[in-house]
Amino acid sequence: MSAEGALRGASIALIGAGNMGLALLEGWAAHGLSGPDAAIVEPQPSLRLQSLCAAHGFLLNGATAPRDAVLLAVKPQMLEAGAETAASFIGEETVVVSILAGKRIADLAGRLPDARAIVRAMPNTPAAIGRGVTGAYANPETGPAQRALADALLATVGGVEWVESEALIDAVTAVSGSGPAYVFYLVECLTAAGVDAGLPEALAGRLARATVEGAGELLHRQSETSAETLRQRVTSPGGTTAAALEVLSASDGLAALMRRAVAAAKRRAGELSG
Ligand SMILES: NC(=O)C1=CN([C@@H]2O[C@H](COP(=O)(O)OP(=O)(O)OC[C@H]3O[C@@H](n4cnc5c(N)ncnc54)[C@H](O)[C@@H]3O)[C@@H](O)[C@H]2O)C=CC1
Ligand SMILES: O=C(O)[C@@H]1CCC=N1
Repeated sequence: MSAEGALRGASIALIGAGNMGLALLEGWAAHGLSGPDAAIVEPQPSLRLQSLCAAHGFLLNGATAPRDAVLLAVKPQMLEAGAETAASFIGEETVVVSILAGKRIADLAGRLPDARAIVRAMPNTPAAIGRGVTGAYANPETGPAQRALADALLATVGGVEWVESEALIDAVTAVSGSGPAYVFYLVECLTAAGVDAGLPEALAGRLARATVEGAGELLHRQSETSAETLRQRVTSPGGTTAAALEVLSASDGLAALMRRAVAAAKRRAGELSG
């Protein structure tokens, strides 16, 4: 079923409409959710949120009644308060979808005694342009229709990868949840290296950014071609790229660094649980 089909007639509450909550709400609006079917609770509504709610007739900071789905998008440190806010929207048939980094199903269930079906999901910020990817796990209490609704909500902003073990979600968080930051940092580092190599800073910044944009688009449009093959096509034997890759692939190079970075993010997700 299309996202529009699954969302039609569904009632949703969104708890927390900051960066991620708003990106999701924009996805729902673009896929046909409208009117009081969406209730949003956000103590500090941005102008963008207010105008989106006005344009689509969403209820902002007004409603309380059980909903088909409740999406929790407060900071992990705000789970206690967010759960209190969410409670009035949760009935027996509600599926609760949490995108809180690190917070486990057991942490959520402990704060939401009425919740049965709980989905733990991890989207990423390209969701803001409909190009996100989300990893999701549903607890055994989640029925097929509830899972389909959760899938439809998440699919409005990009791809959804369901996993059958909750333990994988911390790793998903470390790879794709945090991953956009690694790519943006790559642009920053490439810019700084370009300056060291003699380029004016603004030019180095434009070159680095355009390179990552173009390489990302190439990955997207040539999805049947592996990243490894795309890399090999840039790399002439004995050429400049080979010289750089020799440094990047050294035993203390990018692969080792990325492993440590992802392990640190995964470890931090574990620390946020509770
Ligand atoms: N920013 C990111 O790249 C990603 C974030 N996440 C997760 O999404 C969640 C939200 O992150 P952001 O959107 O970046 O944070 P944010 O700070 O932009 O948004 C959180 C919102 O919750 C609101 N809020 C606080 N207490 C509330 C309450 N009791 N009831 C309702 N709303 C309340 C805040 O006013 C704020 O607007 C976090 O748990 C984070 O782990 C997940 C994937 C990616
Ligand atoms: O940094 C964080 O904790 C959140 C979760 C994934 C991306 N941002």
